[in-house]
Amino acid sequence: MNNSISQSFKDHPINNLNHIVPLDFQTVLKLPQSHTWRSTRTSLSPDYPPVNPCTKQPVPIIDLTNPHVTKLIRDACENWGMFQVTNHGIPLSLMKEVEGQTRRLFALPSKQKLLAVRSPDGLTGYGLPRISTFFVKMMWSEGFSIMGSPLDHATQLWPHDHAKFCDVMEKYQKEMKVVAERLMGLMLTSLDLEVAQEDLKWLKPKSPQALLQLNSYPICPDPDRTMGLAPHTDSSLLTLLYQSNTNGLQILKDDSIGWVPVDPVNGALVVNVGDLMHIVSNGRFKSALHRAVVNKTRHRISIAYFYGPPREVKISPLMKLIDYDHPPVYRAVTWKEYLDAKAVHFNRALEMIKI
Ligand SMILES: O=C(O)CCC(=O)C(=O)O
Ligand SMILES: [Fe+2]
Repeated sequence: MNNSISQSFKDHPINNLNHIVPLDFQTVLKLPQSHTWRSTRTSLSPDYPPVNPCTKQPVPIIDLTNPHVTKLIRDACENWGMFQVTNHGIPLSLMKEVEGQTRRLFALPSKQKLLAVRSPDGLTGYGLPRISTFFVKMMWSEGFSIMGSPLDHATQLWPHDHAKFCDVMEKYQKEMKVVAERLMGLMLTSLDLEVAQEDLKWLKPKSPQALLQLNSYPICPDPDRTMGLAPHTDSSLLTLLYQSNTNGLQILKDDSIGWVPVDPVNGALVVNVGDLMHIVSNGRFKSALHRAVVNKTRHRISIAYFYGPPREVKISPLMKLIDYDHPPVYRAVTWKEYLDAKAVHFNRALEMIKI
């Protein structure tokens, strides 16, 4: 059996092109019904609980050179499932270059972007967020997914002028891998684990699987009534998100607190605990529900790097966390098997693999 994550996309093709092909946002002057998530601001909406802009508790910001970094990370993973990191070693100039190339891509005319559209059973290329199939309404966003070299799709976008785009995207993925591995180590250490040899196999694997997702949230004529990216958890071990300098990301803290904005910090990366890390930690670390909203004046870009295990590795709660009082909560799954569950059950996928 082919255990690569792209196989999961082959096994669950998207049959409705409306769930792949984005709107031509540049020509739309009024929010169409297809993208209207709420009829009025006050009506019952899928937007419960409400945004809490004045929460006293922002998502933790952690300086990776802080001597107490391990404890800070543990607290953030247990209480939030999300934090921002500074001093992560990625030059701001590289982040700006990735942002620049991403803007260049999404500024192309819709007709040209569609030359690189994702195939119904494909994982990479241009298109709507894959979770679109789970919602009646369409999201106000478009994306471009990359695994390794983006050459094939980039050539379709720019037959003669794709070298810079490809170089920057490949360089960024290499740098992200280093940060992701470092954070994996810190997260496991923070669980009080002496990381054992058998864990190292997938802690620093030669061939991890990873996906780079460029997200674009165009300027919207009626941002309060639509959704950029609907609430979801990430299916990765962890995700590193660069959200440039425009607000839009929100995390659901607890039902009593509601949606909390994650304000951009210049040069910082947002770290999300993914569903697989939640499994590894036997439920101790949260995988946070988050979403992105849009705005009227600024075209927002974000760049997400989803880091996961090699294809053959089964992810399961770490043995050291299991004892009589703490039985394993989840059964072992490969990333592909988990994505299969997600493709069918979406936000209930974790429940489906509960023991
Ligand atoms: O754009 C954002 O801030 C969030 C993106 C995200 O959650 C994702 O790509 O999974
Ligand atoms: Fe996400």
